[in-house]
Amino acid sequence: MRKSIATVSVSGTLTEKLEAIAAAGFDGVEIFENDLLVCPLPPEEIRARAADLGLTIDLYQPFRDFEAMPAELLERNLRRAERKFEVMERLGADLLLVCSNVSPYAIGDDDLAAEHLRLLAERAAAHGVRIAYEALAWGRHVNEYLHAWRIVRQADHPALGVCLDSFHILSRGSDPIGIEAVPGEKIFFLQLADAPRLAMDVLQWSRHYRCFPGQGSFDVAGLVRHVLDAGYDGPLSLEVFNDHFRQADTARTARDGMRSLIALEDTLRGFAHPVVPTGFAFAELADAGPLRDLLSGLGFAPTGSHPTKPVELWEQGGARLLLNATGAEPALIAIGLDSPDPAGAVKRAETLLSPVLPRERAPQEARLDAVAAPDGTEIFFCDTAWLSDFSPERRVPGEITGVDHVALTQPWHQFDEAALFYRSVLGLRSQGSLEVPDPYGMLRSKAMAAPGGEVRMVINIAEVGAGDLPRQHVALACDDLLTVARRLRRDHPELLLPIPGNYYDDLEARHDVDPELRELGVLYDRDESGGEFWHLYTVTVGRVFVELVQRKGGYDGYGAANAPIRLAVQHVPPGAGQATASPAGR
Ligand SMILES: O=C(O)c1ccc(O)c(O)c1
Ligand SMILES: [Mg+2]
Repeated sequence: MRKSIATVSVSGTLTEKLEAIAAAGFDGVEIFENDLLVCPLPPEEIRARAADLGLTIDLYQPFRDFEAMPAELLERNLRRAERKFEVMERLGADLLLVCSNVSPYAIGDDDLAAEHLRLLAERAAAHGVRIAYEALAWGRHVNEYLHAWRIVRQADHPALGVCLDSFHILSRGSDPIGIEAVPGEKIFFLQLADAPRLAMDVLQWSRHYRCFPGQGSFDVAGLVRHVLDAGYDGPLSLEVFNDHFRQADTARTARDGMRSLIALEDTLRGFAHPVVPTGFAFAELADAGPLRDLLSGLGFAPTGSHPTKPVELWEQGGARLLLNATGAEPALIAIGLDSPDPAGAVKRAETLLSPVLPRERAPQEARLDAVAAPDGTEIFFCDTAWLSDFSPERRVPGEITGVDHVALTQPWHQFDEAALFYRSVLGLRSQGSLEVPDPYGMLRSKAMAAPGGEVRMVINIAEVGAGDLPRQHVALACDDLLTVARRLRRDHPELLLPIPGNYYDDLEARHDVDPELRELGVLYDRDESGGEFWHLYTVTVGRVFVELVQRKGGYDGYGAANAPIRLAVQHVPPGAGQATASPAGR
């Protein structure tokens, strides 16, 4: 299907927007009036730019507060419309969006609304323009799509149809099944937006929190299915009002919008995600030295090294970490995911506009392809061949069974992009998001997991208190966390993040927990069905720290209740120098 996007959905000047939209592969645009008003170029020039870029102008919008007005305002509104038709002729646009009236002067009379819209359609037709009438969710008298359709049907003019907007329909909880009652040729336009569920005024929700399909919680694909079943064959057009998108990189947002439409089309075709990763093969850490102390302290040891790259394999029990000596600062730089079909996973990623990263490979080395996650972390799709490059010679016994999850920090304006990436490219499902208080701000966090929890990722927003560095962490799973904690407390107490006694006073008041947790600095959480979670944190080295976790009884979370404690302990005040702790005495 043809793909369009409203210029309001991305940041920049109108010409920057058009360039980025074309570069992302869209076929057309909706020109949002404000973008035109602030543009120094005359409409003819904009028309030519769009044409040069291969973009059609599919819609001009919005035209407000028109229908069902008192007679004296009607005349003025018709004159206003004439001026807009002239602009549209110069722009080469032939479809005008009229949104339902929000004016206090509007009259709640469908006959009058139909009569006025018919008049408008007649005038429009004389200019070769058609009118798409949209019910805003907060329209004064018309705020339901079926109400807009009844008025359009009554007006009965070939140049008048409806514009359906997934946000207005789904935000009100209207059933989209009714769309099938609207003849496809009377659906003049379809606008798509998703949104997170928020309990707030619908206008504020719409103007600030819309996002691309797949980034929020609406069933946008389900709605589109009804529109297609009704016989609509116009473009799928993204229309997103979002404060973050308005500030983010134009090209990136446009590309992200395209990714969301490609994923949406896959869903429409009933194309389930074919290659969901089945586990973590490894986590790769850049390290100039200090991470080795941390890992040795945790019981890891080197078991092999790469034949051509400065990368060592470190193992313990079932966990594999790679230490890459090229990094200046300890950081998490790559994740290897076990994939049932690495080539298929790569192909899928490329379809979703995540190209394979260039990588040097000696002839005898295993083929291993990676794509970049939105924060730059490399995601490798692995079968077992990668391990032979390291020719590990021994096993390192230990309690750690593998990587439980990886937590990455996104720049704040790439949070939605990351959610869509992990969902569409990796097939992970959202487990919900939350806000966690930090002593100097709020951290937004979203957990995503493969259906059986084999791969878990936590994405956080980078914006925390001044002086702090965005942190990443690798959480390692073990079957007997207390044993590991006892050994660490005895042999390497300097590696453990100290937890305030007040936390344990509260924990013991809430739960019957082993008093030893307090001695060991182990945190605890419990879910409603009795699932239990024990975890502890190491100090931060560079940008990374390690978490050790033990799950029991189907616990599916991440100890969110304890996150504020960790953040407070980790926080290094502004001006305290390097915003990291390092193992004592090193
Ligand atoms: O928020 C608005 O006013 C507005 C304008 C035009 C639209 O198509 C829309 O969905 C919302
Ligand atoms: Mg709309």
